[in-house]
Parts: sequence; C-alpha cells; structure tokens
Amino acid sequence: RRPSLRLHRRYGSSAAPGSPDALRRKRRKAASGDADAESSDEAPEESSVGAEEKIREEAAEAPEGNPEEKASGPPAHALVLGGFERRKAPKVQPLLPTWLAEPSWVGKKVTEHLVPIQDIPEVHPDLQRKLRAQGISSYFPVQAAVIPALLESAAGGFLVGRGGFRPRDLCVSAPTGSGKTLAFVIPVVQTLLHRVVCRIRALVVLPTKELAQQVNRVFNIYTDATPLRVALVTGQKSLAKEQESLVQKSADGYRCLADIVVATPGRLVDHIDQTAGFSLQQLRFLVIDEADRMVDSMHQSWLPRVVAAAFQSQGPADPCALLQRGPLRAVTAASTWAPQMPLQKLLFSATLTQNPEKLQQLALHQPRLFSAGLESRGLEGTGDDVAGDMGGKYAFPEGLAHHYVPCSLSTKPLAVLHLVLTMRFSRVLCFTNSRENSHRLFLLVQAFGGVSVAEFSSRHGPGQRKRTLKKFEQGKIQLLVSTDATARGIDVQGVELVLNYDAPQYARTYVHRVGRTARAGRAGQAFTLLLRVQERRFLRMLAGAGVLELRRHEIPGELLQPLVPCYEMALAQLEKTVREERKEKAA
Ligand SMILES: Nc1ncnc2c1ncn2[C@@H]1O[C@H](COP(=O)(O)OP(=O)(O)OP(=O)(O)O)[C@@H](O)[C@H]1O
Repeated sequence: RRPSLRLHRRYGSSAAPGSPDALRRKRRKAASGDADAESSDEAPEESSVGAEEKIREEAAEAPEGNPEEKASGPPAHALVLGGFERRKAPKVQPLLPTWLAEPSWVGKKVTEHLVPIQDIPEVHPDLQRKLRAQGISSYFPVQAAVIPALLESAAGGFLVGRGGFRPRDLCVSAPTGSGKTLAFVIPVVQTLLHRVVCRIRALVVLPTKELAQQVNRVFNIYTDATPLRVALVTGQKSLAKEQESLVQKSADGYRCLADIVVATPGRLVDHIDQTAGFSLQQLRFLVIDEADRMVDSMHQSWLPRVVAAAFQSQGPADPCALLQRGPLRAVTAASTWAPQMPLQKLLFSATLTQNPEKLQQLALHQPRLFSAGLESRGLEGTGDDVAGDMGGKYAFPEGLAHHYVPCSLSTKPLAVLHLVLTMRFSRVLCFTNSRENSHRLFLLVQAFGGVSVAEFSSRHGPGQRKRTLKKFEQGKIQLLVSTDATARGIDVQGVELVLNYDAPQYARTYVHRVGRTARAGRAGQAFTLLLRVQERRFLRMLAGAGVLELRRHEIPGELLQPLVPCYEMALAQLEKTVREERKEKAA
C-alpha cells in the first residue's frame, strides 16, 4: 500500500485526492500519454501501482451511465505489477511418490537396535552358522529389516512370486558401513539354496572392479559348501577365461556354470553380446549396488540390455511351457493367469537418489523403500548436490567425527604430513580430485620419507590396484593416496582417518569418501583441507548434507615449521621426478 499512499500525497499537493479537479487533470495526462507527468524520483513499478489504484477508484466513482468511464478501469482480477522488492522465495517442497515419501524406516545406529541372529528364524540354520563363524552374532538394523522382507517375497520359492504375482522391487538407503552387502547376500543365497538346475538366477552389478571383487568374496563365503556357484565378470581376466567360468559347451548345447554372477556393467554387456550360451532368461534377482552411481551410468544402456536378455523369448511362445517369461506387461487379470518367473530388482546405496525421473529409468515394479536416518529431519534440504538427490540430506555413521583444516595451497602437503606423522594415525586414506594430484602427492610424501605410502588410481592396472589394496588391508601401507576410485563401497578394516586433500565437489562424494572409516559401528575421523575460498561453500554443503557437527582444526604454523626443511628437499626431488617422467612419456 505504501507506493499508492505516496502518490496520493503528491497529487494532494495541488488538488485534493478524488476532487473533480484532480480527476480531470489525471484523465488529461493519461490521454496525452505524458510519461513525465509521473515524478521521476518514483520507482516505475511504484508509480504504476498508484496509477492503477487511482484509475480503479475513478472507475468506481464514474457515473453509471458513462460506459467509457467504466471501460477505462481494468477488471478486478487484473494482474497488478509491482512489489518487486527482494523477498525470500518460499522453499519448494518435493512432491514425491508415496513409496518414496513414506519409506519403511530403519534405525541408522548400528550399535543400537541389533537383532540377535536366532531372532530371525526364517534364515536357514546353515547360513546362521556361517554368520556366527564370521563373528556376526546380531543383525544390523538394515539387515534385520531387509532380510525378512526379501525372504518373504520369495517364500513360495524362486520360480514364482507369491500368489502368482510379481514381487515388489526393493530400494535400500542406509549409511556407509551399515551392512547392506549381507542384507542382499543372505536372502539371495537362501532363496537359491535348493535350486536343482544351475542357471544364472542372481546378477549383482557394481560400478568398479574392486567393489565387485569384494562382493564376490562375501558371496563365496556364504555359498561355500553349497551347490551354488559364483562367477566374477569384471574384465580383470580375459573374456575367454571369464567365459570358461560362465558356460561350458556340451553335446546338446551349453551348460551354465554359475548361479550368481557379480559383474561390472561394461563387461556384463560384453558377455551378453559375445558369450554363446550366456543366458539371463532364468534371472530371478537383479541387485544394483551403489544404485545412484549406477543410475548415472545408464547412458551405457546396460540395464535395458539386461532386461532384454532376461525377457528374451526363445522362438514362438509355447502355451504349455510352465513359467515361461514374456515381455513385461501391465498387471491385469488376463496377464496373471499364466504365472511368470519373476525378476526382482534390488537397489542399494548410502545416497540413493530420490529423483523420481532418475528412478523411472529403472522401471521399478511397485517399489518399496527402506531408508535410514532421515525420519527426524524430513526430506527438505539444500544440498549443492544433483538436484533432487535425497534433498541433500544423508545419514552418516554415528562414530564419525567431521573436521576441516583451513590451509593455503602451499601448506596443504605439510598439513597431510603433520596429520600422518604427528597424529600417528596407522591407516589413512587420502582423497584427491584427480589422478595427477594423487600421483604428485604420492611422490612428494615418498620423497619426504618416514611414511609408508602408496597410490591408487587408474594410472595403475587392476592387478597392481588389487595388490595395493591388499597391502593397505594388511597394514603394510600407512597412507594410501587415492582418487575417488576407492570412495565407494570399499571395506578396509581399521581405516582410522579419511583425509580429503582436495575438497569433494558434491555432498554425495563426501558421504562415500568419509564412509571408508567409522564402519560397522566403529569410530573414525574425517579431515578436509580447505582453502579460504572454499570454506563457505563447503560448510554450506555439509550443513545441507546433514553433518550436524563440523569442527575447525587449526594447525598452527609452529607445528609445521620443523617439517619445512625436509619438505623443501622433497619438493625439489618431486620436480626432478616429474621432469623425468615427462621425458620418458615423450620418448
Ligand atoms: N551384523 C553384522 N555384525 C558385525 N559386522 C557386520 C555385520 N554386517 C556387516 N558387518 C561388517 O560391516 C562392514 C561393512 O559392511 P558393508 O560393506 O556391507 O557396508 P555397506 O553398508 O555396504 O557400506 P557402503 O555403503 O560403504 O558400501 C563389513 O566389514 C561387514 O563385514
């Protein structure tokens, strides 16, 4: 109302508002289109608001019999321009499908809400024994929720869904190190335990070779002493060698050699294309681990290839064939009369996307979400992350302490050396944003001496990377400098400190990097080195991600000073090494 009041006042200086004199003058000005008639020191929008109101008043005051007068006023519902002053826009709340908005909540604290193994009697006694042999006496909350749900969906055996219906697909979002791997390994192994013919019935897809090896190891533990066979297809071995572990040529065609296949997407597609006898037609479980990352790699179109291979019909449909698989159709009374072998998708991640558009690419069937940790905070958020991803809110392991260290470019390597040498962490995983940065930091620390250091990046082949990880696990390497290749899923016992030498760009990356420590209820520290210009954005990003306590850890210059002479020598050595490497490369 303020602008119009001001206008009234100005008009009032020569004639009383609403007086016939004033009205006449106003009409004259409007007719001549005299823009200057409005005072130049008024904001245009303010003037227009005042004028608008004035004209409306005039229209109201005009004698009824004069249609021209009436027509000059805008209709009551006309859009009145103005009020452009800065105002905080109301936050747009995500409107999610019910299954995403109302998940089954799972406790996020792995030290609480433990469920003793004997309290879930549905799990096969042999598997219970194996769990105990692995030192596991209770299920973590996510396992206690997901294992019974999965076993129930396969209660009628793996060949047909309950009541002939397709089982619901499952999505699981739980913090890093909360035991998601066993949440799918146990029910998959148990469901397939009594299979008669060997066919590929479970396919687990993971983003990296190292992660696939790790999951393969877990499957091997729980399928040991069962007829089930597990094959790993990641490209670590030659295609021919992998083919030998998948199929065998026999007199009447091909014999399948694996019940469970653990794969990376690229190599999986290679086998779909090139391995004769590689059939996914009996696939019952499709497990997508690190699902948000795998959704991002959908441009490789590996999922449509898998689904096409799973629903490929062999020749004309045989009406007598039991449980044959046809193309996916809407569920209708007619479509359910002939039961189909179901294909159930299981998605797992610590940062599962809540972006319905991304999830739609997975064509989930009546999905059900198990989620940990967001219950009390709601879904709103302001992460700088990919829009829509969990609203920027993530659950972190309870034993994880977050710190940041203000640094300058020149003191960053010194800060690393200080943290590793002075604070004496025995196993440190240090992340950089590129393989060049990883390599240089590795060379620098190596030249400095006093720390057993190694690097992990795509500079090295899979064999070398495997050896490095093994040494790190065995405690032979104190500092592992790595790119984000080890940020996801890698489970190395006893990592005490995660060090972000380069600050991660996304909250999601931060969640996975720092999740390499404080696993399975243990304690861990995360330190991020920050330049002054990065501080504001980083702090905002972490607040949006749900980090409740982020401590500032100053390293006083006096503590770094004793390292400087040796550091300068190491820098000179680094320069020399880099020059030699360049020469070698050029040669
Ligand atoms: N019930 C349990 N009791 C004790 N330890 C467990 C239990 N379940 C899993 N673990 C251990 O916890 C560690 C983390 O498990 P896992 O790798 O499955 O975590 P995750 O949730 O998949 O983590 P990420 O999101 O980082 O991949 C592993 O070393 C595993 O052996």
